[in-house]
Amino acid sequence: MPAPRLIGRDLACRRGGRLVFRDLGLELGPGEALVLTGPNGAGKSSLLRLLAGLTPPEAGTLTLDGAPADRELLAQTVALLGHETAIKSVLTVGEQIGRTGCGVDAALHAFDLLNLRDTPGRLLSAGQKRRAALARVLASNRAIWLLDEPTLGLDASSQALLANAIEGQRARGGSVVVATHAELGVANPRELKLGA
Ligand SMILES: Nc1ncnc2c1ncn2[C@@H]1O[C@H](COP(=O)(O)OP(=O)(O)OP(=O)(O)O)[C@@H](O)[C@H]1O
Repeated sequence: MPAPRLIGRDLACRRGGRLVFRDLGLELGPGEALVLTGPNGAGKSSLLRLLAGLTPPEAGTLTLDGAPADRELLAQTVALLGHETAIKSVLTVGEQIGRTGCGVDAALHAFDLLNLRDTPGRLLSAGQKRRAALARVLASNRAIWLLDEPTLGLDASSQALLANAIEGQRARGGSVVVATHAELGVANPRELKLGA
């Protein structure tokens, strides 16, 4: 699954009437990890939403292997984990992961969730919910992962599972963009500083 090369040029983003960033460029090829850093409000989440096709850029271009990255193409290519995990309270962990893709057992195993497969979302702790949301991203088999503060609520061993999953995605030729204030423990990430 080599990920298409994602290229953004001269991107600008407006939210709530305010220009959050402008003249932003980025490039992400197969197997690469890009870490978005910067202070609160710098626009990391806004950039992830833009890359997911949820917010159109105010200016600039976004392409995937040279093709315009419209909302539809992005929807087929990326998996987004937002601040909110969007774990449903009535569905079991297995059901919510199984809904989005294949490789459910592998995804449950990767985030140490096999023993929680039949547990409904409402009974999960915050960290367990985040692990379930990450397992859903893994099971989606999307070429590009967009992760917003994925380590929130994760203990040390779960953070190690996340690092492994990110490295697995890269080894398969996928790519990953992560907005974080934490150290991820992945090899040779590229860094894009916002608000600098
Ligand atoms: N739904 C929204 N409507 C209007 N403005 C918004 C909305 N969400 C965020 N903003 C504004 O966009 C700017 C960038 O916010 P964003 O969440 O992208 O920053 P961030 O770098 O991810 O911050 P943090 O580190 O706190 O998560 C902020 O000024 C924020 O107030």
